Amino acid sequence: MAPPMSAASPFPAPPSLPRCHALLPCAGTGSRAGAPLPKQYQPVAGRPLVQHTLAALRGVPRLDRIVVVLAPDDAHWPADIDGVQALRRGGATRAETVFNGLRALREAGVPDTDWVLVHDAARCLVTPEEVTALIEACAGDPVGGLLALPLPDTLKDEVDGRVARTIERRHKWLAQTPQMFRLGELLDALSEARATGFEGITDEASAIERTGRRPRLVEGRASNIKVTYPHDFALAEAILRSRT
Ligand SMILES: Nc1ccn([C@@H]2O[C@H](COP(=O)(O)OP(=O)(O)OP(=O)(O)O)[C@@H](O)[C@H]2O)c(=O)n1
Ligand SMILES: C[C@](O)(CO)[C@H](O)COP(=O)(O)O
Repeated sequence: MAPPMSAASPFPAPPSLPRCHALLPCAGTGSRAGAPLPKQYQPVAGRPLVQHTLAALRGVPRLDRIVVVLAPDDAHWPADIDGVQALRRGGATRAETVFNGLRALREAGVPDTDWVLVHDAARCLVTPEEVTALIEACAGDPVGGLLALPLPDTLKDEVDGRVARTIERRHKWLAQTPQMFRLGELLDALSEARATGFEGITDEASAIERTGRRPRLVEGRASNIKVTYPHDFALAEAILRSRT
């Protein structure tokens, strides 16, 4: 049985250090993936995709708790997963799901100064080392930040299926997750964005950017893909099997 929200951590941080909590939006339908189940529950390398994501996060000693936010009518979540708390508070969009999860953390008494690492349930290839690198890079940062990848390819702007121009790729990064911000600052930023239906808020950093702050970019790995399209399952499967 998952511990209650107030349960003591098996890895308590020194009292002077803000703690780190993982929050996983897991309430999507996976419409682009074309799978019979929501993609986070589709079997990959022998178990539901989200179980790989959770296994990676459980390997991060600095994480105080792991919370998943499910759709209210989710019928696929296993009854209990050791050390994981499940909330049935998913929203209509990813941003709304994250907002609801953050509110639940605050209601459970998590201090606004604690760090929250928001991670897509669908990014099942993240590793404990990548998450730890993000925590180490951001724990002393005034804003927080995100894993991201410097753009490796030439970037084209398209009009009507043809190249309109080539875009300068220097200083362009692909945003990944986890994205790590203080609970209070992220909740405030998303509360503001909520007034306009979370328009344009495709990740946590975009909400923080709207408040005038500049999240730190922490270089991740190309393997930390978000399973999105049908062919991504085979890629995820091959990478996961290559690791065991
Ligand atoms: N209302 C939503 C939408 C998405 N997500 C979660 O956000 C992550 C990234 O979103 P995305 O890849 O877009 O997932 P889906 O919305 O499920 O996919 P699609 O857009 O293809 O339907 C996933 O872990 C997904 O479960 C969520 O918790 N709540
Ligand atoms: C948060 C994210 O994974 C960063 O790349 C991405 O923005 C999610 O996008 P989606 O359209 O909700 O899949």
